[in-house]
Amino acid sequence: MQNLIFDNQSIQEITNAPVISVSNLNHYFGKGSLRKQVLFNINLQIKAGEIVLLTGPSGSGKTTLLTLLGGLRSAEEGSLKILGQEMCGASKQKLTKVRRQIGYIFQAHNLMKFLTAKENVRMSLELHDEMLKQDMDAIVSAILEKVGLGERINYYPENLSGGQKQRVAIARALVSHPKIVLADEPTAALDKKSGRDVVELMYKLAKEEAITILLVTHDNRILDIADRILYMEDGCLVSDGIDVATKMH
Ligand SMILES: Nc1ncnc2c1ncn2[C@@H]1O[C@H](COP(=O)(O)OP(=O)(O)OP(=O)(O)O)[C@@H](O)[C@H]1O
Repeated sequence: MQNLIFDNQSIQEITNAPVISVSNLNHYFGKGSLRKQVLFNINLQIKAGEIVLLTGPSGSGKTTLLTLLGGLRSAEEGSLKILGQEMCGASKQKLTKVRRQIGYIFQAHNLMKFLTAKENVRMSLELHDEMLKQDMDAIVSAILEKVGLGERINYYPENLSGGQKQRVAIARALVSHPKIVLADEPTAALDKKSGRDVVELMYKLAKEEAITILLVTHDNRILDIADRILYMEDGCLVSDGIDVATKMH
C-alpha cells in the first residue's frame, strides 16, 4: 500500500512537472568591453497546456527570452530546463533534439514561396524521422483541413491572404504534435479580424492537444486568450500574472 501511494505521487509529480523551468537566468550579448547584459535573473515555470503571453516595451528582452526558451540560442548563466533537459551550456546536438519537440510561428510566416501550402507543411514533417513511415500526405491534408484551408492545400503563398499564410504557418508548427509552440508576434502583420481568427485557432488547437503556447505580442486585442501574462521591462520579468493588461494602455 505504501508503495502504491508513492507511485501515485510520482505519477502526479510527472504530470505536473513544468514544461519549462527557468531559474536565475542571465543573458549577455557582445564580447569584451561591448558585452551587455540583456536578461537579468529570470525565474519562471510554465506548465503543460498553459497559454502564456509575453509582453513589454520594445527592447525589454522578450524575443531574447523566447529564443532561449525555444532552444534557438544557448543559455549561458543560470538554469533553463526545457522538457526536463538542462539547456545551460547544452551542446548543439542537445539543442537540436529539444527543438524537434517545439513548433515555431513567426511574425512573417516564413513560408517557402516556391512550395505550395501542402509542401510547406510536409517539409516540416519530413524533419521528423519517425514520421517517414506514415502517410505524410494524409497527415498534412488533415491538418490543413483543420486550420480551414482544405480547399487551398495546393495554393502557393502568393495566392493566399495574410491570415491564410499564418494558418499554414500554424499547421506547419503543429503537424508534428510538438509539446511546446513558440510564437513571436504572430498577429503583427494581420488586420484585426484575421489576427483574432489566428489566435483563436491557436487557442483551440492548443487546448485540444494540451500544447504549451508561449507568445510574444504587442497586440492588446489578443490578451484575453492568455492563461497567464508575463510583463518584461529592461531585461527583467517584472510581473507574472493576468492583471498586467492595465499596464499596456
Ligand atoms: N544579436 C544581438 N546582439 C546584440 N544585442 C542584441 C541582439 N539582439 C538583441 N539585442 C539587444 O537586447 C535587448 C533586448 O532585445 P529583444 O529583441 O530581446 O527585445 P524585445 O523586447 O523583443 O524588443 P521588440 O519588442 O522591439 O522586438 C535590446 O537592447 C537589443 O538591442
